[in-house]
Amino acid sequence: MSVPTPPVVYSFSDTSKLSDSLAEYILKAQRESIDKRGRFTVAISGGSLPKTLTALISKSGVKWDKWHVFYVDERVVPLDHEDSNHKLAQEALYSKVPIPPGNIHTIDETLLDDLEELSDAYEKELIREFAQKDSARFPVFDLILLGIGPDGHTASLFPGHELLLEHDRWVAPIEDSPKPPPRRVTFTYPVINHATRVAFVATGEGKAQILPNILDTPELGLPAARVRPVAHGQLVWFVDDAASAEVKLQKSEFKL
Ligand SMILES: O=C(O)[C@H](O)[C@@H](O)[C@H](O)[C@H](O)COP(=O)(O)O
Repeated sequence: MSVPTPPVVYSFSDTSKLSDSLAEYILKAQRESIDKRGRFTVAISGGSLPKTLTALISKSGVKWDKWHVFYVDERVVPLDHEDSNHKLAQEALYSKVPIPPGNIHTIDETLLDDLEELSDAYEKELIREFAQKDSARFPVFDLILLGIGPDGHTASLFPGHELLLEHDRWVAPIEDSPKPPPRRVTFTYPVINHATRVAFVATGEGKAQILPNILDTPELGLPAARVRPVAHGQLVWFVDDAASAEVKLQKSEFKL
């Protein structure tokens, strides 16, 4: 089995520098995607990630009308609930930029009582957006933005959970998430690993212990370490010095 090439790790002394560089990286991805396909498809995680996107608000050159945003994972709660990743992103970003509401692809909150049905409906949303466009076996996102938990989870793919092995569905339900709330839907690895670009964002000393287990010893097989974009997919990490203090893997100077 070929050893995957190690990811590029950009480390920053503080989160404002990280956020600004992440915005530049996203802008570059946007330009290339729109040049090639006339749109920019991106999937975002919840947690602290939406806040790291706020540097985009003041950037010129963001073509918000060409963005199509999905959620890598979402909590199965009303879209205005404090646990909703959509609410988080709405408050941190969408409410401050001219992204067309129809380009933000949320879960169907009329299906909150039926987790399987809601998960299937979100997968059908992906099929609508991608299948006819890419006619590929899997959707090819231009960019997927991921976080990591202190246990090495990413999206809602948790250590030891059978969802790690899910390869048929693009979106899957989980009703026993170790990270509350328990009911969620999540992209599966085939979707994440078929993205053209995947960028992890990890900040704060709370990630200092887990990060070496993902970047220096990926063979441990933690969920975040199983993100390996296929074909020409690019994998980069945006970390701050606090999160990467114990990481041995060489860190790179950010450059586009
Ligand atoms: O919905 C979620 O909970 C997220 O998608 C989850 O995967 C998150 O990215 C990690 O738990 C890191 O969260 P923090 O960045 O807040 O530490």
